[in-house]
Amino acid sequence: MERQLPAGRPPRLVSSLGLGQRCSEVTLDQERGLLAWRHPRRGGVYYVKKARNHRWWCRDVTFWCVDENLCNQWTQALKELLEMQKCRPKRLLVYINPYGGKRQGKRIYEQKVAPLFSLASISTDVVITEHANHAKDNLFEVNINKYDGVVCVGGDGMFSEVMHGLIGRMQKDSGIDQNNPKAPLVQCNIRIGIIPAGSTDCVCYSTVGISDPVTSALHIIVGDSQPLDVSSVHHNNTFLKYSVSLLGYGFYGDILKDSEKKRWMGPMRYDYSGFKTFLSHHYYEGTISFQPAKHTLGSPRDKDSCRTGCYICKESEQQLAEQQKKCGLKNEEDEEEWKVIKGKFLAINAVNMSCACPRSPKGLSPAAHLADGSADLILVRKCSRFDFLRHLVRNTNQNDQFDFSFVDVYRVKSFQFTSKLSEDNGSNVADIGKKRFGQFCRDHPACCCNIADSTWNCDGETLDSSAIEVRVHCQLMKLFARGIEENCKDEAAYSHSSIEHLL
Ligand SMILES: Nc1ncnc2c1ncn2[C@@H]1O[C@H](COP(=O)(O)OP(=O)(O)OP(=O)(O)O)[C@@H](O)[C@H]1O
Ligand SMILES: CCCCCCCCCCCCC/C=C/[C@@H](O)[C@H](CO)NC(=O)CCCCC
Ligand SMILES: [Ca+2]
Repeated sequence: MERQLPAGRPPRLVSSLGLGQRCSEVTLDQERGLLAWRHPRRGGVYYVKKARNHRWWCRDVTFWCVDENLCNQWTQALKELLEMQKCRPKRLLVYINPYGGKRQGKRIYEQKVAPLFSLASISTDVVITEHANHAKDNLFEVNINKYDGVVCVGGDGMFSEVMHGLIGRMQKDSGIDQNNPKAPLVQCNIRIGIIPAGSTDCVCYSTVGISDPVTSALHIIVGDSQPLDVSSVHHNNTFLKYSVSLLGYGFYGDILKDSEKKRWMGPMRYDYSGFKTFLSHHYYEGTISFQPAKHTLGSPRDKDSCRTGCYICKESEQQLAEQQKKCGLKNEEDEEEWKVIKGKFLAINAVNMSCACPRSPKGLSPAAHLADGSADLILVRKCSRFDFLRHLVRNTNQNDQFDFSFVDVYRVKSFQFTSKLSEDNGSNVADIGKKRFGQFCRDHPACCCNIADSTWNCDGETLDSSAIEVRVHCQLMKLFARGIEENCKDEAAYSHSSIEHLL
């Protein structure tokens, strides 16, 4: 695309919007931009073009000008403008999992992402991981202050590794004991960027609205920032893991456990194991206790979902700031009520975010918030296969997945779970097994119940204990993202306001 530069001096750089007014074709956003002039009298800018479904493209526009001096002034003006954008990263540490998803991580980074980082003058140190936990361990050793952010190329598992490395490092440097479930964790201010190259890419999809490497790279370049809630998971005063997306027991735990043996199938393993697990129709007995999240304004049954600039998350941010000011005062949450539910469950899902992904475009809990300091606890009680299927299908379409008598959903700030089996522990497990197996088989000829515990699926990784204690930490970390933007419904608006952000 070619355009003529507007005549006259470029405006002073006090307001980038002034520049936009003079050149009606380009609206410069105060926060954004990169520039590459290619000829003394021809200059070009790269910019973000927003397309449908939250996809961003990188496009360029070339300007020409008869006066070389004027062209230089514009060049200088734009360069200075870009220098002023302090939220943009200049130096990034990149971890690539070459084996995630369809094993395309390295190619995706080299072909789609690295050229954009280079256009935006971002320098990178790239580590191609050689084994699981490579990125996590490395983050405890590197000089992290050198970087403005960490990028992971891979799926939710790879993101989880990087998150554990960064949060763990932060706590270690601040002398916080992660094994103490009540320890006030230190916020991690170094942002993480996710270039999706995994099997589910739920964290990327739920925070950007699409799983697309170019879109994510552009969100990193323009320096977006999205705070994120993180849950800590403990067993007997021992730290197990952090979770940002799904903590699932029963259905999603069983899918994960089965699918780990089928990693060679790639992303298809979840369809195979999903179908198998659905047919097995196992339910699990246990007790779940939780503290309702009274501090947040929303409810899991809200019709509106968390969007860019969400006021519910902003409110939680303010509350957090006030709480941090009062630090040292006694934590009131221990005195708040606990609700206890005993039952037989097909699935127990605790989600810190909607968990939207290509398989479930609105997610397991469409109204969950990214940064409100709460998780949605979804309890799917024992029901028929047909009813469970109806519930599952609603996770993939527009209908309400909570509108069933056997599904309950609560917004919580902490919860605990113990399975019937671990409650019974202390007496001989083999005896319990025999006793319960006999009882189950008489009760249920189809034998859908399971004498063994299920496994917790924690953001795509299995946990070793079924008895866990979970606490949501409001906005513990930040991503290079901005949450999901409201979709522009007006067709014309797509073409008009398209030149929005300069690279
Ligand atoms: N070089 C490596 N070799 C083997 N495993 C690795 C390597 N690098 C990272 N990993 C591990 O691979 C696991 C899975 O990776 P990743 O999340 O990228 O892909 P995925 O499981 O296919 O996608 P998703 O998590 O979205 O379902 C991660 O938990 C990570 O610890
Ligand atoms: C009868 C067929 C069953 C149909 C089920 C349809 C509903 C799909 C909902 C998908 C929800 C994904 C939640 C995200 C979980 C991630 O933290 C985790 C790591 O990537 N992925 C999985 O555990 C992978 C989970 C994959 C589940 C299929
Ligand atoms: Ca939340």
